[in-house]
Amino acid sequence: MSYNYRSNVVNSEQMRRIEGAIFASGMPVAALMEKAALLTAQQLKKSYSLANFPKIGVIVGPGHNGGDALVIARELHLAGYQVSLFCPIAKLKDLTAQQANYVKHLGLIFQKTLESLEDCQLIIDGLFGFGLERTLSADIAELVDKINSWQKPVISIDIASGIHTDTGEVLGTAIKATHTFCLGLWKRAFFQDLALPYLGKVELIDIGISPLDLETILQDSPPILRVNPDLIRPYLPLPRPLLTHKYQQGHLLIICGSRRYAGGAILAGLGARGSGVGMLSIAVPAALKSLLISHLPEALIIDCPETATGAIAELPLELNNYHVLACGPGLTTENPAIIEQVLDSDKPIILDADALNILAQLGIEKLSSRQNKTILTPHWGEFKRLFPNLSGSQDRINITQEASQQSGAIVLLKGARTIIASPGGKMYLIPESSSALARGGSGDVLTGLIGGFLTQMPDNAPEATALAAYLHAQAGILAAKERTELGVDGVTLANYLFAALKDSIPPAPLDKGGADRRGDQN
Ligand SMILES: NC(=O)C1=CN([C@@H]2O[C@H](COP(=O)(O)OP(=O)(O)OC[C@H]3O[C@@H](n4cnc5c(N)ncnc54)[C@H](O)[C@@H]3O)[C@@H](O)[C@H]2O)[C@@H](O)CC1
Ligand SMILES: [K+]
Repeated sequence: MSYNYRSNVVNSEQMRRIEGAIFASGMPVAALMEKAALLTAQQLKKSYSLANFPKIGVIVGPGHNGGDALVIARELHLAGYQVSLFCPIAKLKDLTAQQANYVKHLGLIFQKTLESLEDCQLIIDGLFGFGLERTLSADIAELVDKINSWQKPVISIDIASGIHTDTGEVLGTAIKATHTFCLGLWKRAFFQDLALPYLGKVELIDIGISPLDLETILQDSPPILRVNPDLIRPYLPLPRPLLTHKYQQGHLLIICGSRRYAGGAILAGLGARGSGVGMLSIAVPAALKSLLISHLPEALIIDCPETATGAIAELPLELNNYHVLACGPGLTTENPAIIEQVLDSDKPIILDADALNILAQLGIEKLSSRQNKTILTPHWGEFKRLFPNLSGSQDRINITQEASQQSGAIVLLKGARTIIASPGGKMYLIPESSSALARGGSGDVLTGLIGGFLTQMPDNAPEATALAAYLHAQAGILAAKERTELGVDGVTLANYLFAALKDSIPPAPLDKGGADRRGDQN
C-alpha cells in the first residue's frame, strides 16, 4: 500500500493524529500554519484578483482555523487588498492570539459588528475547521445565516464552518461557501452528499504531508481512497496484449429486461460495450431479442422463455460458463427464482435495480453462502430496502462500509458522490460527478460497465467497480459540458465513455503496469 496526500481520505481524528506526528517530529506548529496559509493565500490571489475583489472581509474563529485566516488576511493586506476582520469569539488559542496581535500591529482592524463587512466583495470563512465539535450556538448561527444572506462569494478555509468534518452533517447551520480550500488531506465530508451544497468548488492545498507520516497513522486502518486517474490507471485493461483473443478478454452475461422495461437491457449492453469486454451475451425475454440485436449487433442475444406479463420466466443456461454475471436492469420483481439461480452460481455477480429489490425480499443473508464475489449497486431507495437497519444514519461513508461488512459484498452506493466499500474495509470515493446523471437509465449503463471491467480484471473487483464508477461520472461531466445537463440520456452517456477514458485517464508515459498485470491473468 502506498500513501499519498492526493488519495488518502481522513477523518478528523486521523487528521489530528497526523498533525500530532508531524509536530512531534520537530515541525513547529506555527511553521505548518504559515505554510498552509501562505499557499492558500497564493491560490486566493490567483483566483480573486485585487482588481475585481479589492475589499475582503475575514471571519476569524478561536482555533487554528482562525489562525490560518489571520495569516491569509495579513498576506492579502500586504498584497494591497483592503482587509476587514471580524472575530465573534473572545477567547483565542495562543497561536491565533499571536497572529491577531501581529495583524493589529500592521494596522488591520477588528470590526465591532459583522455588518461592517457587508460592503466587501469577498468573505473568507476562518471560523471553524476540523476542530468543530458541537452544534453552533444561537449567536454564531445568526452570524453564519447573515453571511449566507449576503449572497457574496465566500471562501472557506479547510471546510465550510458548521459542517461536521466526518459525517458532513450541518451542525445547526453552516456557511454556504462558493469555494473551499481543503488543507493538506481530503477529509471525509468532501465525499458526503449532505455537505456538498455548502462546500462550493473544492480545491486541495498540498502542504507537504509526507507519505511517511501518513503511513505511521493510517497503516492500521483499511484505506479510504479518493479515486483519481493515477490511482486507477494501473488497473485499466490497456494496452491489450498483442496476441490476445476475444475469450481471453472475458465473457460477460447480462441478465436483464422485460417487455415493460426493454430500454434498461439496451443501456446495460451499451455500458458493457464501453468496457471493451471480449464477449458479451445478453439474456432477455424472447420478445426483446430482435430489438436487442438491432442495438447491439456485437452481442450474443439469448432469448429466454417469458411469463405472461413479459418478464424472464427461466434461464435455460449454464451460468458457470460465463466469467461474470450482471443482473437486474429492467428485470421486474416478478420472478425471484432467477435471482436465486444467479446467487447459486460460482461466478462473480453484479446485482442492480430489480435484482436488488428481489434480494431485499429474500434477505441479504442469502449472500453468505456465495463462493464468489458479489457487487451490489443500490441507489438510496434500494439501499434502504436492503439495509433497513442502516438507513437511519446520514453518514453515507460509514453506512456503505457497514453494509459491505454485513453482506460480505462490495457495495456501491450511488449518489452525487458515489461510494464503494469492499468487505476487506477498503473504500473508494468518486470525487466528482454531474447532476446530468440524475436520470433514468444512467444506472443501467453503470451496471454493464462494471460487468465489462470486472470480466477483464476479476482479481481486482473493488478496483473494477471504482474504475467503472469513475469513468461513468467523467462521461457524465464531459457530456454535460458539451450538451448541458439536460442533454445526457443513457445512450448519449454510453457514447461518451470512450471520450472520458481518453480524456480523463490518459496513459502515463512509460507505464507498463497494465500489460504486465494482464499477462498474469491469461
Ligand atoms: N492539520 C493540519 O495539518 C493543519 C491545520 N491547520 C488548521 O487548524 C484547523 C484545526 O484547528 P483547531 O484544532 O484549532 O480547530 P478549529 O480552528 O477548527 O476550531 C476549534 C476551536 O473552536 C472551538 N469550538 C469548537 N466547536 C465550537 C462551537 N460549536 N462553537 C464555538 N466554539 C467551538 C474549540 O473549542 C476550539 O477552540 C484546521 O481546520 C486548519 O484550518 C493549519 O493551521 C495548519 C495545518
Ligand atoms: K472554515
